[in-house]
Amino acid sequence: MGSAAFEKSVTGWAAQDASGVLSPYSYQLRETGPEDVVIRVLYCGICHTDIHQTKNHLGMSNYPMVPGHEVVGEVVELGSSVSKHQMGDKVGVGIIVGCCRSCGPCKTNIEQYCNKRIWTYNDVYTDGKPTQGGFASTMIVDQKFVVKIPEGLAPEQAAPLLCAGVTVYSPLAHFGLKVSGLRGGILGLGGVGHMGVKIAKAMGHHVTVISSSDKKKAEAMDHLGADNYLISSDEAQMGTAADSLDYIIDTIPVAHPLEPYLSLLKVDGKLILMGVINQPLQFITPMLMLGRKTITGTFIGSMDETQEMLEFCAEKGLTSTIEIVKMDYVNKAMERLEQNDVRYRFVVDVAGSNL
Ligand SMILES: NC(=O)C1=CN([C@@H]2O[C@H](COP(=O)(O)OP(=O)(O)OC[C@H]3O[C@@H](n4cnc5c(N)ncnc54)[C@H](OP(=O)(O)O)[C@@H]3O)[C@@H](O)[C@H]2O)C=CC1
Ligand SMILES: O=C/C=C/c1ccc(O)c(O)c1
Ligand SMILES: [Zn+2]
Ligand SMILES: [Zn+2]
Repeated sequence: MGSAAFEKSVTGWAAQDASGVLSPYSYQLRETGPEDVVIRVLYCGICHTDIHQTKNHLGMSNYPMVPGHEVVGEVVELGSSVSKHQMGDKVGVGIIVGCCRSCGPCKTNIEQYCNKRIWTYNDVYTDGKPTQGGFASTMIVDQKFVVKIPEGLAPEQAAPLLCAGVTVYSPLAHFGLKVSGLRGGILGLGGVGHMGVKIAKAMGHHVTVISSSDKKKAEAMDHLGADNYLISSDEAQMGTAADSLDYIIDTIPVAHPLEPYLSLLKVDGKLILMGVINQPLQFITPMLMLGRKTITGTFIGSMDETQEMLEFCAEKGLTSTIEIVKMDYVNKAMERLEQNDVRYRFVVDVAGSNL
């Protein structure tokens, strides 16, 4: 299968080593299979995971690596068996593009928990070729892993929803936390965190941002709609808020103590870890036992949840707060993201970047 004559040559921006510096890189996409959708990439968000991966924070990176997993594009070609999408549709792709389809998670439509999941980039596809992400002119993706962008959501606005949005929507839905009136905490106000505030507010929650500084306070309260703002190093503020939260979505991307945050939870409260941290985190067991509290973690959301979240955002009029950049700014953008200097997500205008 797969004649080179049908392969498509594309240009993306790839990291060549753990410096994480991206530069133009040409490669071949597979021949369009019956289930495949060919997507002209319009916009792609920059997630902190792209830094973890390009800089080999997890020790599992392969190069050249074209990152990008908050992809919005336009369908420009359809495989012969594709029924889910049509030419010209605005569509989205997140961080997985394959799964085994036969294990327990796959059969129950939580394919993100399939042990044979195929990552959008830094992985190998079923044809043996490396997968490459959305910082590229074109992607070819199996229709199962392509969602429809609803009418009314602008493509650049939708891009961060494909990872940041569903990453907060999924645990709230799964753990029965979509009900209004809950008191939620968002720890770390970055790309994932800012969508956490917006989505939790749209669900009718009272939302407390817990941040490392006061720099984002005015924006969090006035622009994002948070109800309360705590500075994590301020012991008096943290003490006042003890035992007040039903859940905390923890998006901090580096090792950090858990006990100050466990203290903020009510009885039965949940600390939901999102950050990708390859070091052990510590807590003493009475911090959980004496309040029947839970520490858990989730990974993005299913394809069904991703589509549901997009519909939810369209219905509620939710947008992401973004800074749009061209591809020739991507290295600066990733540097600024790592320095916590973005409000709140960079989105690369891929189609407008003359790759
Ligand atoms: N579980 C999953 O499925 C997913 C996991 N992730 C992971 O979630 C994490 C967050 O991603 P993302 O939102 O894109 O990242 P961002 O860099 O956009 O946001 C992280 C936020 O954490 C806070 N922070 C950053 N550095 C520190 C530090 N040294 N100490 C304390 N707080 C810090 C900052 O908020 P503030 O200024 O308010 O303190 C910052 O804005 C990453 O590890 C990413 O890989 C991302 C998507 C999906
Ligand atoms: O940005 C989305 C990816 C999240 C992620 C979660 C866990 C893990 O080990 C990763 O490599 C990425
Ligand atoms: Zn991500
Ligand atoms: Zn599976």
